[in-house]
Amino acid sequence: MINVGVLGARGRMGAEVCRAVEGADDTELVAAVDQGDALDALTKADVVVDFTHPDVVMDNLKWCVGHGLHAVVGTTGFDPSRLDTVRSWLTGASGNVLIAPNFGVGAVLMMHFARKAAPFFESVEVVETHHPNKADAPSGTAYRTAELIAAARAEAGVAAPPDATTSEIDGARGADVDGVRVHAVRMSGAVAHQEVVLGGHGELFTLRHDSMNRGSFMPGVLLAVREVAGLPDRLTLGIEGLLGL
Ligand SMILES: NC(=O)C1=CN([C@@H]2O[C@H](COP(=O)(O)OP(=O)(O)OC[C@H]3O[C@@H](n4cnc5c(N)ncnc54)[C@H](O)[C@@H]3O)[C@@H](O)[C@H]2O)C=CC1
Ligand SMILES: O=C(O)C1=N[C@H](C(=O)O)C[C@H](O)C1
Repeated sequence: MINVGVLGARGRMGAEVCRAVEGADDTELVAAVDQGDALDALTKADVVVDFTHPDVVMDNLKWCVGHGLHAVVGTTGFDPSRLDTVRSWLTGASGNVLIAPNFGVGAVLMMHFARKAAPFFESVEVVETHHPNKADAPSGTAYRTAELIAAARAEAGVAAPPDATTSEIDGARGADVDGVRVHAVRMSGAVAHQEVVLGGHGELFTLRHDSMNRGSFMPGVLLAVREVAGLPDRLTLGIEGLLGL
């Protein structure tokens, strides 16, 4: 039995994780912690799952690493500098950390296919749509997708996408993530959706993924909870490796 603690337990994702952990045969919910609660209850856990907020996740993670706990992190906001900080904490630590911007199997496959397709097209842009209660823009998934696309294109020696824009209202062309344009839409009724649009030589190729509800993330979260203790590296990014990609 894997003892699991959840940080952000009263939030949209945290509450769903609590239900998933309670519903699985091989996991037990031993601590459900939210803002203002003492973290001590988490010491009963083998694995702590964090779905909180980009502003607080670093403090939470530092605490988990300091207490030798394995951590599965879904909270977004991890740029290269934050990841370097986490790596520095993990030197000599006894717990493993897995950070994934998206636990949805389809979303992970979308990122994988986007990376594969990126060098074959002149143009590529990312459009994500989320519920209007989301704190961060662009989404962690879109940010990671753009990083992967940019790395694949750089490795293949592909030029920057053509773009003749010389006059622009601020933001009209989206955010620039490593040279890839990322557009964020906030829409009532939406959950989490992303399109990667690639184009060139008279054709457009669109990869689209839709999370219809937060249950869609749970198989990936439970997989990470089961595997995190046995991972070969102290820090793992994404669940791609766990899916054999
Ligand atoms: N990796 C993935 O597959 C997914 C990641 N997310 C990310 O998860 C994060 C949370 O998303 P939601 O659940 O929609 O947000 P939410 O706002 O519904 O829940 C966050 C919860 O964290 C709590 N919280 C805030 N500070 C805390 C602290 N210091 N200690 C403990 N709890 C604290 C809040 O009170 C709230 O209950 C976001 O960064 C979001 O982008 C969301 C969905 C899927
Ligand atoms: O806030 C959300 O809802 C989501 N956050 C993650 C992200 O920022 O990529 C994952 C998913 O898109 C849902």
